[in-house]
Formats: sequence, C-alpha cells, structure tokens
Amino acid sequence: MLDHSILGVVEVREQSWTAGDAEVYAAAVGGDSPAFPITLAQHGGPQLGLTGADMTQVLHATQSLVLHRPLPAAGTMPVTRTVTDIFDKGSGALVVSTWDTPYFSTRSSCFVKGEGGFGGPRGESPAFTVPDRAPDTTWTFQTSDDQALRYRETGDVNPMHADPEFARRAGFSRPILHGLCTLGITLRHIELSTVDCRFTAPVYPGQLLTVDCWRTGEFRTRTDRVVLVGKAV
Ligand SMILES: C/C=C/C(=O)SCCNC(=O)CCNC(=O)[C@H](O)C(C)(C)COP(=O)(O)OP(=O)(O)OC[C@H]1O[C@@H](n2cnc3c(N)ncnc32)[C@H](O)[C@@H]1OP(=O)(O)O
Repeated sequence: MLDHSILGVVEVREQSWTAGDAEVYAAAVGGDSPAFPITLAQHGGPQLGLTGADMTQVLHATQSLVLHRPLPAAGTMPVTRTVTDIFDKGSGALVVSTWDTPYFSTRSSCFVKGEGGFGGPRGESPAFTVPDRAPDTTWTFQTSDDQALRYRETGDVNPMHADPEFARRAGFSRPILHGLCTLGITLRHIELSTVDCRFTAPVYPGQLLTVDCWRTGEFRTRTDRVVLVGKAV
C-alpha cells in the first residue's frame, strides 16, 4: 500500500553529468532533445520514492519542465526533490513531485492505480487541448522493438519497460515504452523554455509515433490513439 508519509518529503542530492550522458540520451530518443535535463534530475524516471506502492500499478501521468539557463555540457548540480501532493483520483492516487536545480525545474506525477478512495483532495484536472484545425507540422518516428531497452541506458531501469512478466502483471501484453522516451522523441523538433504534458495512453516499442505540432505551442503524439498531449512555449 502506498505510504502517504512520503508527502512533503524533501531530498537534496548532487548530480554530476558528462557529455557522454547526453550522447546516451540522444541515442535513446533518436537525436538531441530539450527533454534531456529531466533524466538528470529524475535519475531516469519519475517513480523513485513511492514507498509501499505496487510498482506494477504505477504509470507516469504528467511531466513539466522549465528551463532557467543553458545546461553546460558537463557539470555537477544540487537537485532538490519534493513530494508536493498526493491527489485522490478515485481509481488511483496521483503522486506529484518536483525537482529543482539551478538550471531547470521539473514536475512529474505518477498515477498509482488502485490507491484512490482515501478521502484526499481531488486536486488538479488540467485539460490539454489542441487547436480545432490541422496541425502546422506533422512528422513521424518509427520506434524500434528495442527502443525501451535503449532508453533504459539513460538510467530508468523500471522493469515495466524491460521485464515481460512484470509488464503482464501490470496488465500489458509486453513491456511498454517509458513516457519520458515518448516525450524526448516528441520534443526533438520543438523549441521551448517550458513544457507541460499528460501521458494519455501507453506506447509499445515498435509502434510508429506521429507527432502533430501547432505554432501556438500545442502538440500531441499518436499511435493508433493519442498517447501524449501538451503545450510547449
Ligand atoms: C513509472 C512509470 C513510468 C512510465 O513511463 S509508464 C509509461 C507512460 N505512461 C503511460 O503510459 C500512462 C498513460 N495514461 C494512462 O494509461 C491513463 O491516463 C491512466 C491509467 C494514468 C489514467 O487513466 P484512467 O484510470 O482511465 O483515468 P480516468 O478515469 O480517465 O480519470 C480519473 C482521474 O484521473 C485523472 N487522470 C487521468 N489520466 C491522467 C494523467 N495521465 N495525468 C493526470 N491525471 C490523470 C483524470 O483527469 C481524472 O481526474 P479528474 O476527474 O479530477 O479530472
């Protein structure tokens, strides 16, 4: 059972990185992407610290990034992680965390299925919409069958993305792609200083991603359905 005493917990650590980390990341998402800093702060994924949760029931739900200043090619920085909210979404709990660094801040939430109904606040319900007209640009990215294993090299070793038995227990026919991999691919051709998005459906490695972008900053990524929707400014 999710341990609610994680709420409000603040952890500070030092994170170092090299140009090699950026190269591993670029190889995992098909090229350079402004989403790279997220992996440094979140040490791979958004799910760390969900004490007590059945990790087969944890899905990456939302992600934000605010860039404060350019990230050097290599360096060391303090990272402050705070678990800011646990919302009661009925069918699940939405655990929200922030990671602050001198260069950027990220905010991420995980949906923990089956952990709702504890009487907590329902919390945020941001509606991500796209304009009611054709996208200004559309491009595609063919994920490979080993895309999740490549992304795992960035440090996110959640078995949801690698272990078929774990994925089956999570209700998936096979391991699914990291939400941050889909986001990294999606943002590759988007200039931004901030981005907010919601993961709306899982992606399986090998699926074709179609990315639609509007000049006003909205974007969405589709397989046979919309898997990610957000806004970059
Ligand atoms: C650690 C894992 C790492 C990963 O990388 S996992 C891979 C990437 N992530 C995914 O593939 C997840 C894709 N998203 C989904 O599959 C679904 O999305 C969810 C299972 C997370 C939720 O779907 P459902 O259970 O059907 O929720 P509802 O009944 O539509 O809504 C219940 C409440 O939950 C809010 N909600 C739904 N989805 C999200 C989301 N993605 N982020 C934040 N909130 C969400 C709604 O709004 C609503 O709450 P309100 O009534 O208060 O509005």
